Amino acid sequence: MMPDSVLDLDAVSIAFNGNLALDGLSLRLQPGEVYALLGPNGAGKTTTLNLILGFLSPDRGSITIDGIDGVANPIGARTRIAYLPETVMLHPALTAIENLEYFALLAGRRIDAGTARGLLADAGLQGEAHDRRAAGFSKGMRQKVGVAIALAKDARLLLLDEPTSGLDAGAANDLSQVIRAASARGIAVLMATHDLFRVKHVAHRLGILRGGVLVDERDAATIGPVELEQLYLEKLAA
Ligand SMILES: Nc1ncnc2c1ncn2[C@@H]1O[C@H](COP(=O)(O)OP(=O)(O)OP(=O)(O)O)[C@@H](O)[C@H]1O
Repeated sequence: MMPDSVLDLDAVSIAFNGNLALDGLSLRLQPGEVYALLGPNGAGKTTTLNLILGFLSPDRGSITIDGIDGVANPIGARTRIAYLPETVMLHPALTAIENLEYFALLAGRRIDAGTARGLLADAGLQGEAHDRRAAGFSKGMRQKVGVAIALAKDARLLLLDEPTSGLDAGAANDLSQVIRAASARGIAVLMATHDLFRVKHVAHRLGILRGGVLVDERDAATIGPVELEQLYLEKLAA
């Protein structure tokens, strides 16, 4: 493993009932790197996230998170990870500030209200929403609180599952800004998604997973619109 990589999957394989869901997946993310893991249904994206989170154990290969062996020490490794599921669950009766204080505390960090406000602002949540109950929050607002929680727990790796599904254009743009902010703070970001065209603007690298194999990997900055369309038609469209 390179000494400074935040995530290092090396030749990871896992089978369910004799069927390989991942076949020799290797993936390495540096601090601040934003990686979009793309693939059609059943490609193995969620399985990859569950392996990184330590909810599954690989049959072969190694998983290292910020220098910690994720297979031998999943709980230790998880302290370095923040996970944003498709729907970020917040306590509906608590305000944004209170949710942040609460979830930070669960992660072992006690933060005061001033720090909480600063983190919510860094995550892009408007000041007027800080003291509102989370019950009425949109998906985009929930994600911002989720990112603030990641910043509060000083996560080195942010995992996002289908982050753009169900977001309108404005909220998707907000999410891109939030991801850039996390990246600028040195947090590595791994997103599992179908949404090639939206994530292209925010990711540094694009990886295409099919049938548990990483079949293509591109540098997002160098890929033009025609190539992008081709990639979609050849590798992602069913
Ligand atoms: N717990 C499990 N038991 C049995 N098979 C599983 C399990 N989890 C995943 N699989 C299988 O592993 C393969 C990869 O599934 P996975 O959910 O990782 O794909 P995905 O890329 O996340 O798909 P989607 O975009 O639909 O979420 C599929 O064939 C799936 O049926």
